[in-house]
Amino acid sequence: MEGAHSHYRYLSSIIIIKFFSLSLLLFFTSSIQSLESSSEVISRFQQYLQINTAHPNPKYFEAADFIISQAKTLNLESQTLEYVKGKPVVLLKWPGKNPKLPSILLNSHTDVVPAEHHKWNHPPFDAHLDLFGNIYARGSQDMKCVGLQYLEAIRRLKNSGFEPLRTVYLTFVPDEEIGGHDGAEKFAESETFKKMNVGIVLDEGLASPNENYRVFYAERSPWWLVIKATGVPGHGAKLYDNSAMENLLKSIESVRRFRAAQFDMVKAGVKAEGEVTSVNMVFLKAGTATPTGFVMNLQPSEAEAGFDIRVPPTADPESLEKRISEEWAPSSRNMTFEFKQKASVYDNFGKAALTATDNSNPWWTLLEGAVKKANGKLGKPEIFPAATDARYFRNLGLPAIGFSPMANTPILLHDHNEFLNQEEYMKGIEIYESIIKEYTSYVEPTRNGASREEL
Ligand SMILES: CSCC[C@H](NC=O)C(=O)O
Ligand SMILES: [Zn+2]
Ligand SMILES: [Zn+2]
Repeated sequence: MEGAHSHYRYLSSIIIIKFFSLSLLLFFTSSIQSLESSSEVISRFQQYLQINTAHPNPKYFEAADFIISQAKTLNLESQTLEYVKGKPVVLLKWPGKNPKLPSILLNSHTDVVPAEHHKWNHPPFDAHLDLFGNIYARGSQDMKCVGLQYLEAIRRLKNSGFEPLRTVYLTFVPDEEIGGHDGAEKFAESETFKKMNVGIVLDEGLASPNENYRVFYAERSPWWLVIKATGVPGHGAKLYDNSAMENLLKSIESVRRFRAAQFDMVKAGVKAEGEVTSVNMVFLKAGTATPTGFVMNLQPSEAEAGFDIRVPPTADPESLEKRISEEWAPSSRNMTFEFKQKASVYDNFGKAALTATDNSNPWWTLLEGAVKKANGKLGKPEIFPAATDARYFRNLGLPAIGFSPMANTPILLHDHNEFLNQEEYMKGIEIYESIIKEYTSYVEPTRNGASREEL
């Protein structure tokens, strides 16, 4: 009896040990597997970052080939649209079960701004991963992260067997950083775009230094202004009125007063960055140059200055135009002006291009819910301070939301040492997985409470 009992104990302890070692093995293999897959995800991101798509000679076709090769592994339909030679727009499609419903467009740009290589701690196209998990590269925040996160989210959804009701389109567009005229603008005007029956567009946002993701419902319009003064030339020692320099300086003083008043409202916390008109002088061109330097005793007959102005959709553009022609470049002071870029504050229907952020816009409510479900937090919706391609879609009257899921990250777009942490990148994929799921499953309710799908 005793022997049988101990034999039983011996057997059961073997079974328990076996069970534990098996589960331990399973635990390790599964965590190794997830480690492996996350390192594959990161290595795909690094590959995209390593393609030098900086202006003025972006390697657009290398980027397009990479995106298309990724799309193939996901069984997505792909086509390359070339509205302007050498500037491919890659369009991918994940067909929904109900192709009649308005589709979802996930947009990202493939180009990046140039980098001053010698001022970076790691070369800007190496995509170096450091010990803290930070990935250093031009485009890591703006916005190659978002483009690939869309694809990785789709990969996860497909692997889980998810089938979308609505169709998802992805666009990888060129030239955003130089205005988007040969990229998103042409695409938004195209027949192809019209046929896609897009209901909502997602585009880029900004990193957030705190735990709340930033989200944007509108953007300021870029006005790039050059003012030019002419005046009486003369000896450098003579005090007289109406020199070009004096005429220009009076304008610069006036611009500075306006700038300070706008900036004060931001500093006082009365207005957010995107709610005021910003003006920054970006160049000054004057003087009589010779191969040995500027002539010092000659007051020049011409002087000019350039300003980057950003006008919020809520501002009155007519009053700003009046200010420019009457105060900043008055012909009475021998001044002229021209715009190098002047995006309208209004959409194609003459209204301010704003995407609603209340329950009148189901896409807003769905985004809020989806981010929450994925354990993310959203900050208060803002006006994007600079320009993005989202404006071309908002101008058509479509809702467009600017969102790049990067929390706890310093804002480094266009800066030296731009980086994104790999964990933030992975978290962003989960956020998009949740958004794409909610968006593609959305069925518009009808008045009697039934869904349109059921009717
Ligand atoms: C005139 S469009 C310029 C677009 C550019 N976009 C991102 O930085 C910007 O300066 O805002
Ligand atoms: Zn960008
Ligand atoms: Zn940019």
